[in-house]
Parts: sequence; C-alpha cells; structure tokens
Amino acid sequence: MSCCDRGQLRSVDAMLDELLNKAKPVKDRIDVPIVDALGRVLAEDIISSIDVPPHNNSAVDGYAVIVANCTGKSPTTLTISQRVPAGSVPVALQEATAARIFTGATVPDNANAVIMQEDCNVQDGHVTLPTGISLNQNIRPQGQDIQTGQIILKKGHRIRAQDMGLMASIGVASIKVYRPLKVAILSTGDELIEPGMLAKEGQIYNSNRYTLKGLLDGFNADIVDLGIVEDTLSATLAALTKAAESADIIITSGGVSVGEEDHVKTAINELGELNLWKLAIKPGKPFAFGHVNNTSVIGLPGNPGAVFVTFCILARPFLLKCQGAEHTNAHSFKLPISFSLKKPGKRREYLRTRLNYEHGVATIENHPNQSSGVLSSASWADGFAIIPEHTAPQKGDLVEFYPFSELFGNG
Ligand SMILES: Nc1nc2c(c(=O)[nH]1)N[C@H]1C(S)=C(S)[C@@H](COP(=O)(O)OP(=O)(O)OC[C@H]3O[C@@H](n4cnc5c(N)ncnc54)[C@H](O)[C@@H]3O)O[C@H]1N2
Ligand code: MOO
Repeated sequence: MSCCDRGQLRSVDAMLDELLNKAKPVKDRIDVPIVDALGRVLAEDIISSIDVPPHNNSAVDGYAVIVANCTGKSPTTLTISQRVPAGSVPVALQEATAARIFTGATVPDNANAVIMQEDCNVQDGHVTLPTGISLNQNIRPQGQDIQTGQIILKKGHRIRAQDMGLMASIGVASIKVYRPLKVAILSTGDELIEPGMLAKEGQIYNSNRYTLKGLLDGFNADIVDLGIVEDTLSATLAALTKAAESADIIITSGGVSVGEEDHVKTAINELGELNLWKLAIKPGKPFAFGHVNNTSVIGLPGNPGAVFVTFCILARPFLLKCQGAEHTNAHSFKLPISFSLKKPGKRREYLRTRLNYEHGVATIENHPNQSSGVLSSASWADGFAIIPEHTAPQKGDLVEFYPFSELFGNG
C-alpha cells in the first residue's frame, strides 16, 4: 500500500492520466436492436449503404416544374400533368407542364424547381406560377443528409437519441456495441443501515449506494450490488473474491482516509493491490485505486458529497474508457460567478452550483454549504463550478462550469 506523504497532494490531472492509462476497454461485442441502443458504445463503424434522401424530393407542398418553361417576365400558366404524393413514383415531367407535388415526394427526374402552393394560382387543371423561379428551389437533393459509403457514426461513439434516429434513417435495425461493463459496488462502515430500517443511535442511512446506483445506471452498467458488506475480514474477502470473478470494476465507498483498521483495504491488499492517494480535489481528497486479479478497484471516500464529485470527475472517464468510448471528456464553458471566494485553497474545488438567469444572462450561483458530508448541495445544483488550486475568484470573474447533463445522462 502506498500513499502520498503528509501534505503532498497529487493533482487531479495526474490521477486522471493514470486512471485512463490503466483503463482496459472491454473487447466483447454484442448485438443490440437500435431501439435499445441509447447510451451504448459502438463496437463498429456504421457505414451507409444508401443515399439519404434516396431521391431528390420536395421540401414543400406545391408544383414541380422545369425552370426553362417559366423564365418569362410575366407569370407562366402550365397544365397540371400529374399528381405526386409522398411514397409514389413519378413519371418524367412533360415539357411545359407542372406536377402537383407534396412535401417529401420524389421530384420527377427532369423537374428542377418546386414552387410553394401559396405562391400559385390554380384553376381548371392549370397552375399560374410567380416570376423569378430559381433553379433547384425547394428541392432537397438526393444524398443531402447521407451519401452511400459514408461513415455516419464511428466505433467508440456513445449513442444518443439523435444517433438512434440517424441509424434508422439508413435502414440499420441492429448494431454491434461493447457489452455493458459489470460494476460491483459496496459500502463500508459499521454506522450504515439501509433505508426502510429504523436507525438506532449512532447509525446513518447508506446514501452512497443509491447515488452510485443512479450514476452507474447512466452508463447502462450491469451492477453487482454487494450492499453493505459485513465488517469482518472474512465477509469482505468472500464478497470481493466473488465480485472479482465476474465484475470488470469494483467501486467501494468509505474507509480510504488515514483512519483505523479497515477490512476493505486489508482484503484488497490480500487479494491484489490498492494504492491510496491524497488528491488535490475538494471534496474527495482520499482516493484509492488498484486491482483484484483482473478487476480494477476504485475506492471513493465515504463522504456523500465526495462520492458524487469523485465519481463524476475521476470514475466517470475511467468507466467510459473501459466501456470502449473514444471520448471521455465532458464539455464545460466559462461563466461569471455571482459570489466571491474568501481565500485560495490547495485543492481544486468542485463547487456544487446552479445557473441563475437574469434578463437571459446566466451567472453561477453557489450553494452556501459545500461540506463534503452534505448531499443537499449536489441535489440543489445543476453543475460544478471549478475553482483552480491557489485561486480565489471574485464576483464577476469567469469560472469553468460543468453542467451535470454533461457528466451523466446520454446528452
Ligand atoms: N486524519 C484525517 N482524517 C480525515 C482526512 C485526513 O486527511 N486525515 N481526510 C478527510 C476527508 S477529506 C475525507 S473525504 C474523509 C474520507 O474518509 P473515508 O473514505 O475513510 O470514509 P469514512 O470515514 O468511512 O466516512 C466518511 C464519512 O462519510 C460517511 N459515510 C460513509 N459511507 C457512507 C455511505 N455509504 N452513506 C452515507 N454516508 C457514508 C461516514 O459516516 C462518515 O461521516 O476522511 C476525512 N478524515
Ligand atoms: O475531501 Mo473530503 O471529501 O474534503 O471531506
């Protein structure tokens, strides 16, 4: 077991680099129908075998014409020679005639403009068209969206709702994705009991288990929920051995600070290896990472606020990489803060904050209680404001903001 010296903190970036270097992406692929593909990671490039749209089609309800037939200075009147509803196959347009056409319908091969019906006058099977018709107006060209042979989505891409629609648009019904990660979670601490039980003096409810369950559901992970493992070495050894047989990753909460005897640390060290770190992150300073056989172990600190932050900032990118995802970064943007910090800190702070809009302009509002033992702030917040180490931004300063929608969910 190793740990930083007293006072020496490891940077979040260095820890993240190590985690990403040690992440072992899953190799096994499974077939899923696209309807069940949300949040999964593609294990193949998706290549289109068709053009989308497959033919030139009309963007409006109106009349398809040959532009050369209507170039005069005064409005042209043409006979309506065919009717083309969406889904029908038109014939070539006779010279000096117009086709009644509807939105999405295939434009006759030789027609090269569609005029909106609101701009036309129709009488006795004839249509009078406005002047100034331009070539290809209101025609959506074949292949405008996707062309045959085009890679529409790349291996390693995490599928979002619009990607499901995109795959459907090229007629793909089922795809290969990486199998879901199997993640075992366990909570440590003699003080913990489960919701639904009556708390005796000294006992608190296990909240981390539920935060972690919710966060992992956002990854489509298969969760092996070990609950609160009985606080004996033999029970801990048995639970971890069993979890390591099938799980890719074990995530524990609690028991990673410098405190007394802890069976999880002892058991992991007996079965494999666990390194303890003090990180320059607030909340979440104590952090553990190691393995039991081929199963990675992440030890999050017990404080509920710290579990939430360290999962989002450290475990999330690690899990995404293990899941085969190409991109593990979350997008952030800079916004002014509506508060001032008293003094710079040694640790990079992930404040639980909220966006406040006044006259359409957003500022970052801070929750008044940023204690690592407080979960209400995370529940109240809709993102993290990041305060770099050794800085104390003041009201109006621009600060990086990570919306929670970037960190979990299938945005
Ligand atoms: N002497 C020092 N003490 C502490 C240090 C330090 O550097 N030196 N670091 C502090 C920091 S920072 C953190 S964070 C905590 C982390 O402690 P542990 O990971 O060992 O966690 P525990 O002691 O087991 O629990 C901390 C806190 O969280 C509550 N808890 C634990 N599990 C759950 C759960 N599943 N659901 C709800 N609440 C939970 C637990 O009751 C404690 O209150 O260490 C500091 N100490
Ligand atoms: O890092 Mo701990 O979560 O500050 O209390």
